Amino acid sequence: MDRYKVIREIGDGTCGNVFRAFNIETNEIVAVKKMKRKFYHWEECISLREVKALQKLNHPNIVELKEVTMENHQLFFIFEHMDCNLYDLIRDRCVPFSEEEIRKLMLQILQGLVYMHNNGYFHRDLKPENLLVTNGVVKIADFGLAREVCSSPPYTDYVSTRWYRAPEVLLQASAYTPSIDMWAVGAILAELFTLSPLFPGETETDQLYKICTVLGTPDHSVWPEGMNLPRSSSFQFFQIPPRNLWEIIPNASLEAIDLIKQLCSWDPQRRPTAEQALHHPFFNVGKWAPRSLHDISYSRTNESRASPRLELDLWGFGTESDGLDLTLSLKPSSVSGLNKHVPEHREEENLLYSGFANPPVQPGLWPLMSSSHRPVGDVQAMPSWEQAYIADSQQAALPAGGGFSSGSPFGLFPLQPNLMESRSLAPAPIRQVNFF
Ligand SMILES: Nc1ncnc2c1ncn2[C@@H]1O[C@H](COP(=O)(O)OP(=O)(O)OP(=O)(O)O)[C@@H](O)[C@H]1O
Repeated sequence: MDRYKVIREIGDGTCGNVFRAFNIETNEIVAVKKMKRKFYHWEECISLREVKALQKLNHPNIVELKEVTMENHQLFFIFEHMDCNLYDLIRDRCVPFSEEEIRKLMLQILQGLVYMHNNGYFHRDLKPENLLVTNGVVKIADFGLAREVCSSPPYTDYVSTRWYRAPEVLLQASAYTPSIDMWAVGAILAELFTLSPLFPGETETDQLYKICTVLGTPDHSVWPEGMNLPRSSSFQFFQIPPRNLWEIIPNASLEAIDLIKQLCSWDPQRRPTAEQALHHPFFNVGKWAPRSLHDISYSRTNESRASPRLELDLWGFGTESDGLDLTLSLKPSSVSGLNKHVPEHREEENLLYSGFANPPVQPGLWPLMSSSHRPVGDVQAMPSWEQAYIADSQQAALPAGGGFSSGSPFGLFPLQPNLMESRSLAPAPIRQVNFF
């Protein structure tokens, strides 16, 4: 360790103290994590999860472990140095991040996760403190709790910081999957918009209560397996209806709200994978380009695609050309009130189809509201993304299951059961009952 000159302490975690240090041989600034516990054998060190995971993972969005050394029973990890973490950024922020800034951050987090999950690891402790940032580049750090996907349950050891802990972990599932990371990503995404945690539970019980106050109390229809988890029967839950996420995250677009909703699904099986999340329309806002019916038809017949392309599914109004060779185009975040006044919008924002001149009234195209067009008064209920885009009369042309490949997290589940139906902002009634 003589090669390193400590500049100052930059982090004090559960497992180690982290220092900013200078490598006098290479003139490089590094981060040195000095583990708090003592080690007596080298085998102990190299079998640590953090070491095992990081020596296999090499990705631009995963912090680089440069070296591991032991001296006087002290173990040191030498990492590439990062300027700050996402928690620092959120804390120091006076004005909210723009959605474009959030999109860039999320894109990188998800890319790191795709790589990690595809390489057989899940993180299990994702939180803003463990997402390091330098000049807008985000890297996932702290693999102290990382687990191999193929390792055998039961997983009974401590997992994740409470606020970002998935409900199946809180309810003591003995086996869980990389979807616990996706829950955390959803909570972090919401926090980037509001600059405060979405589920700030003070105890484990309070954590579940806080989740219920946002998502509503789950039942068999929402999460069948959840009803049988060990802790479910002993918990007293409040029967709480779901809240409208728009009320909680007023500065988020509809796309962002939908992604948060999907990621923070009670049922882990309904959460998108990191790869699927990257295909969510949230990441296409501002990158929209028209597609021809031919493109859409082609992609629909390509059954072998690995992950669902929501973009195509949403815009796929049918597999047949209408004979007019029109291009279907929709810029989701910019469309509002299309069922009433289509011509008011710029051409690129309009949805073109053979009934364009006389948009259908009922059944017809449901309005998709942008964040600047909150639902008021006369808008119709919009139960899902799928229905937001697809007129009833056109749904018949879609494959069974509403036109989405089975297993797709998008379109199969309601966007917000009460998103447009609930027009009153009055607090929901709360009543204590035995739940599960
Ligand atoms: N490579 C790095 N560059 C800059 N800062 C870092 C780096 N690694 C860690 N830190 C800082 O140190 C803090 C603690 O690091 P880390 O999470 O690895 O420790 P830990 O003991 O495992 O923490 P935890 O309590 O989360 O388990 C981080 O939140 C971050 O602020």
